[in-house]
Amino acid sequence: MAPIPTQREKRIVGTSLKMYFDLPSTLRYIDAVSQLSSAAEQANVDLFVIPDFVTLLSAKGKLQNTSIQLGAQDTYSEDKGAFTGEVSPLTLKQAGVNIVEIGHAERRRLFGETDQDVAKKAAAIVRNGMVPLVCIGEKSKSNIASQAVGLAVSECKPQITAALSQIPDDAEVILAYEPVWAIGAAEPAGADHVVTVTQNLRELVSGRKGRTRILYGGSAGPGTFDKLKDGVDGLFLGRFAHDVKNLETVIQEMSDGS
Ligand SMILES: O=C(CO)COP(=O)(O)O
Repeated sequence: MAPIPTQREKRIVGTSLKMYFDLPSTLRYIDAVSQLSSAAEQANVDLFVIPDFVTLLSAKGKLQNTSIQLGAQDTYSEDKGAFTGEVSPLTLKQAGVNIVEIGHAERRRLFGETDQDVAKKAAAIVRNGMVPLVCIGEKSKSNIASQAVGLAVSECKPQITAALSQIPDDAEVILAYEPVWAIGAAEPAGADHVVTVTQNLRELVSGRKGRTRILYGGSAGPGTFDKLKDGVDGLFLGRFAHDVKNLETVIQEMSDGS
């Protein structure tokens, strides 16, 4: 008997600006992204954008009448208190943020963010009614092709388990699989690798009650999604979304019809 096809999740694409743009450029970028709202709706794709903290409030204003979701690049794990320099998840929620990115490879490498920090932040995000976007990925590319998938999955597994351990089973989560070696590269990781790893990761979370979408990130851009669609629900873009036309192309490539 033919297997019953499982209904797939609504696709989702977004971009983090990291710290690439200054204030005026970020505001111009958000204006341009706001014009893509109806394209995303027509394609039946969720669209999100993650600027820096300083621009969140202005960005919210610009996205007000659109279906585009606003994200933050990080959060602290406590809502209030003597935590100089940190940004509260409660304040993010009040500013109109829907999605909060945590555990990005750059935060882990440059700022020492650990799986335990990520877990506490995930709990804080859910507690404040937002969706954690948990970045996971293996640090280095294995030279032995036959071992690459196994090593990637075993490195990602504790990252996922830690983040999920502190949130209710029915909480929505987005996982962004970003092999660290593919971030800032010329090209994304190979499709076979990404599809096999993400299929394995999906099995790991298949028992969850909460919606759990899996994205790929790492030098993704136009042309990437089609190769990965058997493994992922969408893409998390970096540099190759700086030209908004590329983001528009990716949305079209992810359209339900394609
Ligand atoms: O880190 C990324 C998204 O979070 C990917 O960045 P790049 O696409 O610029 O490699």
